[in-house]
Amino acid sequence: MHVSVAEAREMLAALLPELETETVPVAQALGRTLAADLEALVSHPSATESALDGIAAREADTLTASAEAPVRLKIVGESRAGMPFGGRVGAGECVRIYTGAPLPEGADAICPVEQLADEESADDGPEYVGPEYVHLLRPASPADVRPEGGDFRAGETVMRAGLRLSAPRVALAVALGHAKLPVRRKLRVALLSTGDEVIEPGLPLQAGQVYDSNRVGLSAMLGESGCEVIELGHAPDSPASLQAAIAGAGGADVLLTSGGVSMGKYDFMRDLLIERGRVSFWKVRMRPGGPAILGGWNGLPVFGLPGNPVSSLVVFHVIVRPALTGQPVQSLKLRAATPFRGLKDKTAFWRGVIKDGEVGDYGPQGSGILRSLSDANALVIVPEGGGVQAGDAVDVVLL
Ligand SMILES: Nc1nc2c(c(=O)[nH]1)N[C@H]1C(S)=C(S)[C@@H](COP(=O)(O)OP(=O)(O)OC[C@H]3O[C@@H](n4cnc5c(N)ncnc54)[C@H](O)[C@@H]3O)O[C@H]1N2
Ligand code: MOO
Repeated sequence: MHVSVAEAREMLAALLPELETETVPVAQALGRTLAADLEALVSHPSATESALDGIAAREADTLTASAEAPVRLKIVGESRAGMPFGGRVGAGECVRIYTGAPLPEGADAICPVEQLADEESADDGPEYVGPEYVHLLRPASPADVRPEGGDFRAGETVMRAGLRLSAPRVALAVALGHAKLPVRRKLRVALLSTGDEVIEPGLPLQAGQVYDSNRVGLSAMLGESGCEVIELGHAPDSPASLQAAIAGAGGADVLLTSGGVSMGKYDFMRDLLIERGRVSFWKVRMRPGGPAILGGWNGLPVFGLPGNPVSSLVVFHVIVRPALTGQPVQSLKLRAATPFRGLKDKTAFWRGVIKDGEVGDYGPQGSGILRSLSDANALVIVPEGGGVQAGDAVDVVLL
Protein backbone atom coordinates (compact mmCIF):
# COMPACT_ATOMS: atom_id res chain seq x y z
CA MET A 1 0.00 0.00 0.00
CA HIS A 2 3.06 2.33 0.15
CA VAL A 3 3.05 4.21 -3.12
CA SER A 4 5.55 6.57 -4.72
CA VAL A 5 4.87 10.30 -4.94
CA ALA A 6 4.17 10.01 -8.68
CA GLU A 7 1.76 7.11 -8.11
CA ALA A 8 -0.03 9.06 -5.35
CA ARG A 9 -0.50 12.00 -7.71
CA GLU A 10 -1.86 9.81 -10.51
CA MET A 11 -4.22 7.90 -8.21
CA LEU A 12 -5.70 11.12 -6.81
CA ALA A 13 -6.06 12.65 -10.28
CA ALA A 14 -7.83 9.48 -11.48
CA LEU A 15 -10.58 9.93 -8.86
CA LEU A 16 -11.44 13.49 -9.93
CA PRO A 17 -14.32 14.20 -12.32
CA GLU A 18 -14.04 15.72 -15.78
CA LEU A 19 -14.98 19.38 -15.23
CA GLU A 20 -17.72 20.98 -17.35
CA THR A 21 -17.10 24.07 -19.46
CA GLU A 22 -18.46 27.49 -18.54
CA THR A 23 -17.97 30.93 -20.06
CA VAL A 24 -16.61 33.73 -17.86
CA PRO A 25 -15.58 37.35 -18.44
CA VAL A 26 -11.88 37.37 -19.21
CA ALA A 27 -11.17 39.45 -16.09
CA GLN A 28 -12.45 36.53 -14.00
CA ALA A 29 -10.49 33.83 -15.80
CA LEU A 30 -7.27 34.04 -13.81
CA GLY A 31 -6.21 30.62 -12.53
CA ARG A 32 -8.79 28.76 -14.65
CA THR A 33 -8.07 26.10 -17.25
CA LEU A 34 -8.86 27.06 -20.83
CA ALA A 35 -11.52 24.69 -22.20
CA ALA A 36 -11.03 25.30 -25.93
CA ASP A 37 -8.34 26.46 -28.34
CA LEU A 38 -8.29 30.26 -28.74
CA GLU A 39 -7.90 31.95 -32.12
CA ALA A 40 -6.73 35.49 -32.61
CA LEU A 41 -9.77 37.55 -33.68
CA VAL A 42 -7.46 40.43 -34.69
CA SER A 43 -3.82 40.90 -35.59
CA HIS A 44 -1.29 42.43 -33.24
CA PRO A 45 0.08 44.91 -34.03
CA SER A 46 -3.07 45.83 -35.92
CA ALA A 47 -1.00 47.95 -38.33
CA THR A 48 2.70 48.21 -39.17
CA GLU A 49 3.96 50.67 -36.57
CA SER A 50 6.95 52.33 -34.96
CA ALA A 51 8.70 50.78 -31.94
CA LEU A 52 10.24 54.14 -30.96
CA ASP A 53 9.58 57.86 -30.68
CA GLY A 54 11.43 59.54 -33.57
CA ILE A 55 10.95 60.00 -37.30
CA ALA A 56 9.82 57.59 -40.02
CA ALA A 57 11.77 57.81 -43.27
CA ARG A 58 13.03 55.82 -46.23
CA GLU A 59 16.07 53.87 -45.12
CA ALA A 60 17.77 54.36 -48.49
CA ASP A 61 17.79 58.15 -47.94
CA THR A 62 19.61 57.85 -44.63
CA LEU A 63 22.32 55.22 -45.14
CA THR A 64 25.21 57.71 -45.02
CA ALA A 65 23.99 59.51 -41.85
CA SER A 66 26.53 59.94 -39.02
CA ALA A 67 27.25 62.44 -36.24
CA GLU A 68 29.97 63.98 -38.45
CA ALA A 69 27.84 64.04 -41.60
CA PRO A 70 24.17 64.11 -40.61
CA VAL A 71 21.48 63.57 -43.24
CA ARG A 72 18.92 66.38 -43.54
CA LEU A 73 15.26 65.42 -44.11
CA LYS A 74 12.15 67.56 -44.55
CA ILE A 75 9.42 66.96 -41.96
CA VAL A 76 6.12 66.62 -43.83
CA GLY A 77 3.80 65.60 -41.01
CA GLU A 78 3.19 63.58 -37.90
CA SER A 79 1.87 60.07 -37.10
CA ARG A 80 0.50 59.54 -33.58
CA ALA A 81 -0.87 56.38 -31.99
CA GLY A 82 -4.52 56.41 -33.05
CA MET A 83 -3.97 59.40 -35.45
CA PRO A 84 -2.03 58.21 -38.50
CA PHE A 85 -0.40 60.47 -41.12
CA GLY A 86 -2.64 60.48 -44.18
CA GLY A 87 -0.01 61.20 -46.85
CA ARG A 88 3.04 59.51 -48.26
CA VAL A 89 6.70 59.95 -47.35
CA GLY A 90 8.69 60.81 -50.47
CA ALA A 91 12.42 60.99 -51.16
CA GLY A 92 14.23 63.31 -48.73
CA GLU A 93 11.16 63.47 -46.46
CA CYS A 94 10.20 62.15 -43.06
CA VAL A 95 7.29 62.18 -40.60
CA ARG A 96 7.50 62.63 -36.84
CA ILE A 97 6.30 59.39 -35.30
CA TYR A 98 5.64 57.96 -31.82
CA THR A 99 5.77 54.47 -30.33
CA GLY A 100 2.80 52.42 -31.53
CA ALA A 101 1.86 54.92 -34.27
CA PRO A 102 1.24 53.55 -37.79
CA LEU A 103 4.16 53.72 -40.21
CA PRO A 104 3.20 56.09 -43.05
CA GLU A 105 3.16 54.88 -46.62
CA GLY A 106 6.54 55.24 -48.32
CA ALA A 107 8.53 55.01 -45.07
CA ASP A 108 10.28 51.79 -44.10
CA ALA A 109 12.61 52.77 -41.22
CA ILE A 110 12.76 54.68 -37.94
CA CYS A 111 15.37 56.97 -36.42
CA PRO A 112 14.84 57.63 -32.69
CA VAL A 113 14.74 61.16 -31.22
CA GLU A 114 18.04 60.53 -29.42
CA GLN A 115 19.71 60.38 -32.86
CA LEU A 116 18.08 63.53 -34.26
CA ALA A 117 19.14 67.15 -34.20
CA ASP A 118 16.35 69.63 -34.90
CA GLU A 119 17.27 72.37 -37.31
CA GLU A 120 17.36 75.85 -35.77
CA SER A 121 14.53 77.97 -37.12
CA ALA A 122 14.34 81.74 -37.28
CA ASP A 123 10.58 81.55 -36.89
CA ASP A 124 9.67 81.30 -33.20
CA GLY A 125 6.50 83.40 -33.34
CA PRO A 126 3.05 82.28 -32.06
CA GLU A 127 2.39 80.30 -35.24
CA TYR A 128 5.65 78.36 -34.87
CA VAL A 129 5.01 74.60 -35.09
CA GLY A 130 8.59 73.34 -34.82
CA PRO A 131 11.45 73.08 -37.28
CA GLU A 132 10.78 72.11 -40.86
CA TYR A 133 13.92 70.01 -41.20
CA VAL A 134 15.64 67.46 -39.03
CA HIS A 135 19.22 66.09 -39.06
CA LEU A 136 19.78 62.35 -38.61
CA LEU A 137 22.97 61.39 -36.72
CA ARG A 138 22.68 57.78 -37.87
CA PRO A 139 20.69 55.85 -40.51
CA ALA A 140 17.04 55.08 -39.86
CA SER A 141 16.56 51.40 -39.08
CA PRO A 142 13.92 48.96 -40.41
CA ALA A 143 14.48 46.87 -37.23
CA ASP A 144 12.55 49.52 -35.28
CA VAL A 145 9.45 48.95 -37.41
CA ARG A 146 6.98 46.48 -35.85
CA PRO A 147 5.23 44.67 -38.72
CA GLU A 148 1.47 44.19 -38.70
CA GLY A 149 0.74 40.76 -37.16
CA GLY A 150 4.31 40.40 -35.88
CA ASP A 151 2.97 39.17 -32.52
CA PHE A 152 0.02 37.17 -33.93
CA ARG A 153 -2.22 37.28 -36.98
CA ALA A 154 -6.03 37.13 -37.11
CA GLY A 155 -7.16 33.52 -37.52
CA GLU A 156 -4.04 32.03 -35.94
CA THR A 157 -4.59 29.54 -33.07
CA VAL A 158 -2.56 31.09 -30.29
CA MET A 159 -3.64 29.36 -27.05
CA ARG A 160 -4.42 25.67 -26.62
CA ALA A 161 -7.17 24.02 -24.55
CA GLY A 162 -5.84 22.82 -21.20
CA LEU A 163 -3.62 25.85 -20.67
CA ARG A 164 -3.72 27.32 -17.21
CA LEU A 165 -4.60 31.01 -17.35
CA SER A 166 -1.78 32.95 -15.70
CA ALA A 167 -1.81 36.76 -15.64
CA PRO A 168 0.17 37.10 -18.91
CA ARG A 169 -2.15 34.55 -20.57
CA VAL A 170 -5.26 36.45 -19.48
CA ALA A 171 -3.68 39.61 -20.91
CA LEU A 172 -2.89 37.74 -24.15
CA ALA A 173 -6.51 36.53 -24.41
CA VAL A 174 -7.66 40.16 -24.26
CA ALA A 175 -5.12 41.15 -26.93
CA LEU A 176 -6.46 38.31 -29.12
CA GLY A 177 -9.83 40.06 -29.01
CA HIS A 178 -11.72 37.92 -26.47
CA ALA A 179 -13.99 39.47 -23.83
CA LYS A 180 -15.21 36.10 -22.51
CA LEU A 181 -13.41 32.80 -22.26
CA PRO A 182 -14.50 29.15 -22.21
CA VAL A 183 -12.98 27.65 -19.06
CA ARG A 184 -13.38 24.55 -16.94
CA ARG A 185 -15.56 25.12 -13.90
CA LYS A 186 -13.69 25.29 -10.62
CA LEU A 187 -13.05 22.04 -8.81
CA ARG A 188 -15.10 22.03 -5.58
CA VAL A 189 -12.90 20.94 -2.70
CA ALA A 190 -14.33 20.40 0.79
CA LEU A 191 -11.79 21.08 3.53
CA LEU A 192 -11.89 19.69 7.06
CA SER A 193 -9.32 19.79 9.82
CA THR A 194 -9.44 17.30 12.67
CA GLY A 195 -7.99 16.94 16.16
CA ASP A 196 -9.17 17.52 19.74
CA GLU A 197 -6.22 19.84 20.38
CA VAL A 198 -6.83 22.00 17.32
CA ILE A 199 -8.54 25.35 18.04
CA GLU A 200 -9.74 28.40 16.10
CA PRO A 201 -7.34 31.32 15.63
CA GLY A 202 -7.87 34.05 18.20
CA LEU A 203 -9.08 31.83 21.07
CA PRO A 204 -6.95 31.65 24.22
CA LEU A 205 -4.56 28.70 23.89
CA GLN A 206 -4.27 26.11 26.69
CA ALA A 207 -1.07 24.06 27.02
CA GLY A 208 -1.26 21.14 24.57
CA GLN A 209 -3.53 22.95 22.13
CA VAL A 210 -2.53 24.26 18.72
CA TYR A 211 -4.07 26.85 16.44
CA ASP A 212 -5.64 25.51 13.25
CA SER A 213 -2.86 26.72 10.96
CA ASN A 214 -3.32 23.83 8.51
CA ARG A 215 -6.87 24.75 7.56
CA VAL A 216 -6.01 28.37 6.83
CA GLY A 217 -2.83 27.39 4.96
CA LEU A 218 -4.57 24.70 2.91
CA SER A 219 -7.54 26.90 2.14
CA ALA A 220 -5.16 29.58 0.86
CA MET A 221 -3.30 27.05 -1.28
CA LEU A 222 -6.59 25.74 -2.70
CA GLY A 223 -7.62 29.27 -3.56
CA GLU A 224 -4.28 29.91 -5.26
CA SER A 225 -4.78 26.68 -7.20
CA GLY A 226 -8.07 27.92 -8.68
CA CYS A 227 -10.35 25.67 -6.57
CA GLU A 228 -13.66 26.55 -4.92
CA VAL A 229 -13.31 25.73 -1.22
CA ILE A 230 -16.21 24.32 0.77
CA GLU A 231 -15.16 25.07 4.34
CA LEU A 232 -16.23 22.27 6.69
CA GLY A 233 -14.41 23.79 9.64
CA HIS A 234 -12.94 21.55 12.26
CA ALA A 235 -14.01 18.23 13.84
CA PRO A 236 -12.82 16.68 17.09
CA ASP A 237 -11.28 13.19 17.18
CA SER A 238 -14.31 10.89 17.19
CA PRO A 239 -15.79 8.76 14.41
CA ALA A 240 -19.23 10.31 14.93
CA SER A 241 -18.04 13.91 14.71
CA LEU A 242 -15.94 13.13 11.61
CA GLN A 243 -18.92 11.52 9.91
CA ALA A 244 -21.17 14.43 10.82
CA ALA A 245 -18.64 16.93 9.43
CA ILE A 246 -18.12 14.97 6.21
CA ALA A 247 -21.88 14.91 5.66
CA GLY A 248 -21.56 18.66 4.94
CA ALA A 249 -19.40 17.95 1.89
CA GLY A 250 -22.41 17.46 -0.42
CA GLY A 251 -21.66 18.81 -3.88
CA ALA A 252 -17.90 18.59 -3.41
CA ASP A 253 -15.74 16.83 -6.00
CA VAL A 254 -13.19 15.80 -3.40
CA LEU A 255 -12.67 16.10 0.36
CA LEU A 256 -9.33 17.14 1.82
CA THR A 257 -8.72 16.52 5.50
CA SER A 258 -5.89 17.31 7.89
CA GLY A 259 -4.77 15.07 10.76
CA GLY A 260 -5.68 11.69 12.17
CA VAL A 261 -4.05 9.49 9.54
CA SER A 262 -1.00 8.06 11.27
CA MET A 263 -0.48 5.22 13.74
CA GLY A 264 -2.24 6.58 16.86
CA LYS A 265 -5.26 5.12 18.61
CA TYR A 266 -7.21 8.32 17.96
CA ASP A 267 -6.31 8.62 14.27
CA PHE A 268 -9.92 8.17 13.20
CA MET A 269 -9.69 9.54 9.65
CA ARG A 270 -7.52 6.52 8.87
CA ASP A 271 -9.96 4.15 10.58
CA LEU A 272 -12.96 5.66 8.85
CA LEU A 273 -11.51 5.06 5.39
CA ILE A 274 -9.87 1.71 6.10
CA GLU A 275 -12.65 0.12 8.14
CA ARG A 276 -15.80 1.70 6.76
CA GLY A 277 -14.86 3.45 3.54
CA ARG A 278 -12.51 2.59 0.70
CA VAL A 279 -8.71 2.92 0.53
CA SER A 280 -6.66 3.44 -2.62
CA PHE A 281 -3.41 3.82 -0.70
CA TRP A 282 -2.21 4.52 2.80
CA LYS A 283 1.28 5.97 3.08
CA VAL A 284 3.50 7.48 0.46
CA ARG A 285 7.24 6.80 0.25
CA MET A 286 8.11 10.38 1.13
CA ARG A 287 9.13 12.56 4.05
CA PRO A 288 7.63 14.73 5.30
CA GLY A 289 4.10 13.53 4.68
CA GLY A 290 4.48 9.74 4.68
CA PRO A 291 1.15 8.89 6.39
CA ALA A 292 -1.05 10.54 3.69
CA ILE A 293 -4.07 8.40 2.77
CA LEU A 294 -6.33 8.30 -0.30
CA GLY A 295 -9.73 6.66 -0.30
CA GLY A 296 -13.43 7.24 -0.58
CA TRP A 297 -16.43 7.78 1.65
CA ASN A 298 -19.92 7.21 0.20
CA GLY A 299 -18.65 7.86 -3.32
CA LEU A 300 -16.72 11.01 -2.37
CA PRO A 301 -12.96 10.86 -3.01
CA VAL A 302 -11.11 11.68 0.24
CA PHE A 303 -7.48 12.68 0.55
CA GLY A 304 -6.24 12.64 4.16
CA LEU A 305 -3.25 14.87 4.77
CA PRO A 306 -1.08 14.32 7.83
CA GLY A 307 -1.62 16.74 10.70
CA ASN A 308 1.97 17.86 11.08
CA PRO A 309 1.95 21.39 9.67
CA VAL A 310 4.93 21.02 7.35
CA SER A 311 3.80 17.59 6.18
CA SER A 312 0.33 18.78 5.18
CA LEU A 313 1.60 21.75 3.18
CA VAL A 314 4.42 19.80 1.50
CA VAL A 315 2.07 16.97 0.48
CA PHE A 316 -0.31 19.58 -0.88
CA HIS A 317 2.52 21.11 -2.89
CA VAL A 318 3.94 17.95 -4.46
CA ILE A 319 0.87 15.67 -4.70
CA VAL A 320 -2.46 17.46 -4.23
CA ARG A 321 -1.97 20.64 -6.24
CA PRO A 322 -0.52 18.92 -9.33
CA ALA A 323 -3.31 16.33 -9.24
CA LEU A 324 -6.08 18.93 -8.79
CA THR A 325 -4.79 21.36 -11.40
CA GLY A 326 -3.26 18.91 -13.89
CA GLN A 327 -0.14 21.06 -13.85
CA PRO A 328 3.09 19.10 -13.29
CA VAL A 329 5.48 20.02 -10.49
CA GLN A 330 8.16 22.19 -12.07
CA SER A 331 11.68 21.47 -10.87
CA LEU A 332 15.05 22.87 -11.76
CA LYS A 333 18.65 21.82 -11.10
CA LEU A 334 20.76 23.86 -8.70
CA ARG A 335 24.09 23.35 -6.97
CA ALA A 336 23.77 22.36 -3.33
CA ALA A 337 25.52 24.74 -0.93
CA THR A 338 25.27 22.22 1.95
CA PRO A 339 24.70 18.46 2.26
CA PHE A 340 21.10 17.11 2.25
CA ARG A 341 20.34 13.83 3.94
CA GLY A 342 19.01 10.87 1.95
CA LEU A 343 16.51 8.25 3.17
CA LYS A 344 16.73 4.55 2.37
CA ASP A 345 13.22 3.98 1.04
CA LYS A 346 11.64 7.42 0.86
CA THR A 347 11.97 10.49 -1.34
CA ALA A 348 12.85 13.44 0.87
CA PHE A 349 11.53 16.96 0.27
CA TRP A 350 13.76 19.08 2.48
CA ARG A 351 13.17 22.76 2.99
CA GLY A 352 15.94 24.75 1.32
CA VAL A 353 16.91 28.37 0.89
CA ILE A 354 18.17 29.54 -2.49
CA LYS A 355 20.86 32.18 -2.12
CA ASP A 356 23.35 33.34 -4.76
CA GLY A 357 22.17 30.66 -7.20
CA GLU A 358 22.77 27.77 -4.77
CA VAL A 359 20.41 25.95 -2.43
CA GLY A 360 21.28 25.18 1.18
CA ASP A 361 19.89 23.43 4.25
CA TYR A 362 19.89 26.21 6.85
CA GLY A 363 17.11 25.28 9.26
CA PRO A 364 15.58 22.45 11.27
CA GLN A 365 13.76 19.86 9.12
CA GLY A 366 11.27 18.54 11.72
CA SER A 367 7.71 18.18 10.40
CA GLY A 368 6.37 20.42 13.16
CA ILE A 369 8.69 23.35 12.42
CA LEU A 370 6.31 25.47 10.35
CA ARG A 371 8.58 28.47 10.64
CA SER A 372 11.24 26.73 8.54
CA LEU A 373 8.72 26.24 5.72
CA SER A 374 7.85 29.89 5.84
CA ASP A 375 11.58 30.80 5.76
CA ALA A 376 12.30 28.38 2.90
CA ASN A 377 11.88 29.29 -0.76
CA ALA A 378 12.44 25.80 -2.16
CA LEU A 379 11.98 22.08 -1.60
CA VAL A 380 15.06 20.02 -2.37
CA ILE A 381 14.22 16.58 -3.74
CA VAL A 382 16.54 13.79 -2.56
CA PRO A 383 15.51 10.53 -4.29
CA GLU A 384 15.06 7.25 -2.39
CA GLY A 385 18.41 5.87 -1.32
CA GLY A 386 20.16 9.05 -2.43
CA GLY A 387 22.06 11.70 -0.53
CA VAL A 388 23.48 15.05 -1.50
CA GLN A 389 26.94 16.49 -0.84
CA ALA A 390 27.77 20.18 -1.05
CA GLY A 391 28.59 20.92 -4.69
CA ASP A 392 26.25 18.25 -6.13
CA ALA A 393 23.49 19.21 -8.56
CA VAL A 394 20.04 18.73 -6.98
CA ASP A 395 16.44 18.91 -8.17
CA VAL A 396 14.61 21.82 -6.59
CA VAL A 397 10.93 22.79 -6.52
CA LEU A 398 10.32 26.52 -6.02
CA LEU A 399 7.92 27.44 -3.21
N1 LIG B 1 4.35 5.69 15.95
C1 LIG B 1 4.31 6.51 14.92
N2 LIG B 1 3.92 7.76 15.11
C2 LIG B 1 3.86 8.62 14.07
C3 LIG B 1 4.21 8.15 12.79
C4 LIG B 1 4.60 6.82 12.63
O1 LIG B 1 4.90 6.37 11.50
N3 LIG B 1 4.61 6.04 13.71
N4 LIG B 1 4.17 9.05 11.78
C5 LIG B 1 4.45 10.42 12.13
C6 LIG B 1 4.30 11.24 10.99
S1 LIG B 1 5.46 11.04 9.80
C7 LIG B 1 3.33 12.22 10.90
S2 LIG B 1 3.35 13.28 9.56
C8 LIG B 1 2.32 12.39 11.90
C9 LIG B 1 0.95 12.51 11.23
O2 LIG B 1 0.01 12.33 12.16
P1 LIG B 1 -1.54 12.54 11.96
O3 LIG B 1 -1.90 12.78 10.57
O4 LIG B 1 -2.22 11.43 12.60
O5 LIG B 1 -1.78 13.92 12.67
P2 LIG B 1 -2.14 14.23 14.15
O6 LIG B 1 -1.59 13.16 15.03
O7 LIG B 1 -3.55 14.53 14.21
O8 LIG B 1 -1.27 15.54 14.36
C10 LIG B 1 0.10 15.56 14.18
C11 LIG B 1 0.64 16.90 14.65
O9 LIG B 1 0.12 17.94 13.91
C12 LIG B 1 -0.59 18.89 14.72
N5 LIG B 1 -1.77 19.34 14.00
C13 LIG B 1 -2.81 18.56 13.67
N6 LIG B 1 -3.74 19.28 13.02
C14 LIG B 1 -3.27 20.52 12.95
C15 LIG B 1 -3.81 21.72 12.40
N7 LIG B 1 -5.01 21.74 11.79
N8 LIG B 1 -3.06 22.84 12.49
C16 LIG B 1 -1.88 22.81 13.10
N9 LIG B 1 -1.32 21.71 13.63
C17 LIG B 1 -2.02 20.58 13.57
C18 LIG B 1 -0.96 18.10 15.92
O10 LIG B 1 -1.20 18.91 17.02
C19 LIG B 1 0.26 17.21 16.09
O11 LIG B 1 1.32 17.89 16.72
O12 LIG B 1 2.32 11.31 12.81
C20 LIG B 1 3.62 10.92 13.28
N10 LIG B 1 3.45 9.90 14.26
O1 MOO C 1 6.42 12.17 7.46
MO1 MOO C 1 5.84 13.05 8.86
O2 MOO C 1 5.20 13.99 7.67
O3 MOO C 1 7.55 13.64 8.91
O4 MOO C 1 5.97 14.12 10.22
